[in-house]
Amino acid sequence: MSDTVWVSFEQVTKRYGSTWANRDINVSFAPGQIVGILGPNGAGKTTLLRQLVGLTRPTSGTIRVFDRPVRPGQRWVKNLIAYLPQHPLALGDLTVEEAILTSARLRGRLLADAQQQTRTLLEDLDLTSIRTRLVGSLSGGEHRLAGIASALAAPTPVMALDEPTNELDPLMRRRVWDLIQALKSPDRLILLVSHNILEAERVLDRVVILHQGTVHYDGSPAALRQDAGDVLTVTITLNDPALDVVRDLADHHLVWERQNQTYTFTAPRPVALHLLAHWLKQSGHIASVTVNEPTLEDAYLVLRQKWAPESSSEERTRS
Ligand SMILES: Nc1ncnc2c1ncn2[C@@H]1O[C@H](COP(=O)(O)OP(=O)(O)OP(=O)(O)O)[C@@H](O)[C@H]1O
Repeated sequence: MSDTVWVSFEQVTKRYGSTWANRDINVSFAPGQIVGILGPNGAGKTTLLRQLVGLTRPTSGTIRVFDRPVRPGQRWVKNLIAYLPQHPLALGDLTVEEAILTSARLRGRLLADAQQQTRTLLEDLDLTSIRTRLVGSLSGGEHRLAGIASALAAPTPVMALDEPTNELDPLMRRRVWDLIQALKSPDRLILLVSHNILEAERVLDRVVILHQGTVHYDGSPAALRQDAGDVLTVTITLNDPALDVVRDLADHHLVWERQNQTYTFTAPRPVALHLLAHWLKQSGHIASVTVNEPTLEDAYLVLRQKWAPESSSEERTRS
């Protein structure tokens, strides 16, 4: 990785009344990386990207792209950064094909090249059959795919993708992650916001975690897992709901996911082993148990509990 800084946020703050969407953000990014901007709802992720592309003006602080300060409304930022917004609205009056082609042309591709790239993206993202539909008439997932195709129509040195796989089915999510991974190059910086940490993990070189507008973590996925400490992820399926797993998990202030009678949670190794031993004594109630090393998402949730212990004991719905 190069040490050259391409993008920097210097003391960036954005306030909406009494809400600090971003607060004293100091972070810089070099080319050659795919960086995941993670964090809970309302943490300030979209605000960060919108300020980067000049759609939102910071209350204070400076954002630089290639050393040049970003000011809202300037054209040069758009030529350097392809932006996939969280809720794409632009290009709604164009057909899918026109939207992709127009995006490619606006970023300087010659006509024949833009047409070729449009055909390739229509095929790669299974959009050929709906290429003549208006973007504004598409379903949520189709709309997102059209947005991704437009963002990828002329890859720029910097890409800023807000929730690229939101609303997509599992097959298309995988294709989009593959396309993002294929964009990785020593001459490109990709910043992406995602709640799908499990899938994003495959492509990420670095994670920046925002919490209540501030940077709580900045480092590699491996270091994040290490920071979470010695934890295990346990999945237990009951064949008899009489075993009060929820009470035991809540007693240890743990977060869990439940699907029917299957519970998944991540806990410090001694706590996980203690609970397993306790439950296995009542073995007639248990259909199966698996124990795994934590994923990046598991590690993230453990750290989130440390940062915000007030929300520590809860059932989490599977995304
Ligand atoms: N235009 C706005 N006016 C008022 N408040 C806003 C505005 N935009 C964002 N906020 C507030 O700023 C905070 C950060 O919002 P932001 O959309 O950046 O969060 P996020 O991390 O992207 O959230 P999510 O994961 O839910 O999309 C939130 O409290 C949000 O309600």
